[in-house]
Amino acid sequence: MGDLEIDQPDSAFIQSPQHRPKSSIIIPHGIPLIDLSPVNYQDETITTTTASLSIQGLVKEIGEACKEWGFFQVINHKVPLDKRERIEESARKFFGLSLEEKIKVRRDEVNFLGYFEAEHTKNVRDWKEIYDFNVQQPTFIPPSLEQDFQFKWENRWPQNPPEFREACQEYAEEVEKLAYKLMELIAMSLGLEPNRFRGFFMHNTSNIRLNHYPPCPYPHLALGLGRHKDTGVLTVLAQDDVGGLQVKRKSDGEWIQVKPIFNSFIINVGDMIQVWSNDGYESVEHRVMVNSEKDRLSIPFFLKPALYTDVKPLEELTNDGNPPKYSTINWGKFRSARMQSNFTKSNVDNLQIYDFKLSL
Ligand SMILES: O=C(O)CCC(=O)C(=O)O
Ligand SMILES: [Fe+2]
Repeated sequence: MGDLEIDQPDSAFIQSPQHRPKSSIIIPHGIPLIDLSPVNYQDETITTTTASLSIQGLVKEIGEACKEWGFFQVINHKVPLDKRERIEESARKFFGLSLEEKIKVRRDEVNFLGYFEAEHTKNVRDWKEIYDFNVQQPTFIPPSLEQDFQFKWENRWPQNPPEFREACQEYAEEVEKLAYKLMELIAMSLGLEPNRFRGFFMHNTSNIRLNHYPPCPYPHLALGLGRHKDTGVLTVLAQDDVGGLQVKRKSDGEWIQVKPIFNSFIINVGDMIQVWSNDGYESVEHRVMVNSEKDRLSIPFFLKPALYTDVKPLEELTNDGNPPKYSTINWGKFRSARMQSNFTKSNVDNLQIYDFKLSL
């Protein structure tokens, strides 16, 4: 990252004392590990009538993980390892280029996609550099939102490494399939039809981010990524073998390290599932520690609905005894408001689903 290789702490990166990572290693029970072997990708969708006993067991495990942790890890997911290795290798080559080269595809105020090295989370700079691309191009911007949505969403592909674009697109295709399968299982775990969520993604705004966390000379003061919740629907994250992701345990608020497992994915519930499920499944805070010796690479896929989607608690999951806890959130307007505040460092927090909470 060039300008980050400094010995004196730059105050922009310093977390306030209560948010600094503890130096002690916490290794209690981690997030659940779930084996997806029972899932058959040949079926277009799992049907409730044909769901085998093993699928039913899986659905139960996923439901419990979503409720207790908001996070779980999956193995035997059928995303081809070679596709994953190819995007990881391309990402490493890209981040290894000079800053001058990388900023040729830098994010700006109009188009948020591409390279960025100065992201702030809750007003503290993250010790990382990123590259973002959208999975579906062109992004469908409905006429009703053209006024609000003053952004362009066009992927900016770097010239180097030459295989970068293809590696990204091929990986996106595979990981997207996994995300939809997981949404079927999550729907079933909520007692819904497996394809209940499918319609929200025809014109999806899903994106993939490449996160590169360089070694940091003061890992006790800074974070690779500050505490946050993912705003989308579901996140499917590939992390390398370095580790550093921590999840806030719901039972006691303790930060729990997620152990890297070869060829696994970390799955977490985003804010939109929280709203659809009327707080049945909550989006959980997480953050990333850095270390002083090793680089770390992580690749989240963020499943996100179409811009015109109105997200509100699902009728099937609410009743007189459990009335809707949120008013309608238009995803396009929500995104647009958050993107506006994202670029500038401001003293107010981003718009949150909490702002749509109804007082019951
Ligand atoms: O790097 C990680 O492990 C987590 C990344 C993450 O939480 C994010 O990009 O939203
Ligand atoms: Fe995240």
